Amino acid sequence: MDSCLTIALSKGTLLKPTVELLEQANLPCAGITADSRNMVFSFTGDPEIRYIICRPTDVPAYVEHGAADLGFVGKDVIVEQGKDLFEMVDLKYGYCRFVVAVPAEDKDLKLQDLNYKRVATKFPAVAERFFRANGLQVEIITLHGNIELAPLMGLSDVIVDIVSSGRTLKENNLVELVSIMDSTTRLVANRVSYRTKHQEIQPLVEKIQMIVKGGIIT
Ligand SMILES: Nc1ncnc2c1ncn2[C@@H]1O[C@H](COP(=O)(O)OP(=O)(O)OP(=O)(O)O)[C@@H](O)[C@H]1O
Ligand SMILES: O=P(O)(O)OC[C@H]1O[C@H](OP(=O)(O)OP(=O)(O)O)[C@H](O)[C@@H]1O
Repeated sequence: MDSCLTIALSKGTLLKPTVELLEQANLPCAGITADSRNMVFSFTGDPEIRYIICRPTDVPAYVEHGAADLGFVGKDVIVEQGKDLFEMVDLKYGYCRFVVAVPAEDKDLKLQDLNYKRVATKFPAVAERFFRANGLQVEIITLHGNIELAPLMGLSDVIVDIVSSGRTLKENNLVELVSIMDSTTRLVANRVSYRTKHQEIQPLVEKIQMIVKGGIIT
């Protein structure tokens, strides 16, 4: 019986560069586009490849529980969730970074001035860890998007969010105070699949490593 590899892809920003990478690795992925409503794409072969299209924040759950053998997901999501995944390759694309940002009029504040402030974020674990590591006590307000709105409306004094071009901060009159960490997309594996499907997974990982090292993907 031929084996099957299930691969979880993040929809949204990361989908296109991920499909480009898979194409370069000669994996079948015809028809996987951002505007498709289809969530499962299967391709016969040895191994049979089945892709599932998930919200980026759901990829770790599919992989940790073995519903997918492999996943493509941002380091930002991995560090926030802390799930038990085998992180195999830094794919280098999907760059962004976690920052602490404040309204422009507060641009001269020092990190220590943020003690007891209210912090809005989609990444409560990252924010909590960062402030605790710096000896600061803050109130974390968890939101699910449009984080930049919180200080504009007086909901928070500070935000912790991901930034790539910096355009969203600028357009909302916010400035970066501190950069917490960088993030890029990672190829992750379910720990059991990595052992039981090693023969199928390892050549794929090696091909992807070669492509990334060759600088073909940016
Ligand atoms: N400027 C950016 N903004 C958001 N995500 C970015 C950015 N740059 C790179 N990324 C990567 O893309 C991932 C999220 O992509 P995107 O925001 O398109 O997802 P989404 O489909 O909107 O997800 P969701 O609906 O779950 O919020 C992040 O986890 C991160 O790894
Ligand atoms: O620095 P930039 O290139 O402007 O990108 C940063 C923006 O992108 C992300 O939001 P996203 O598009 O994921 O939407 P969200 O606010 O709903 O999470 C992030 O939360 C910022 O708002």
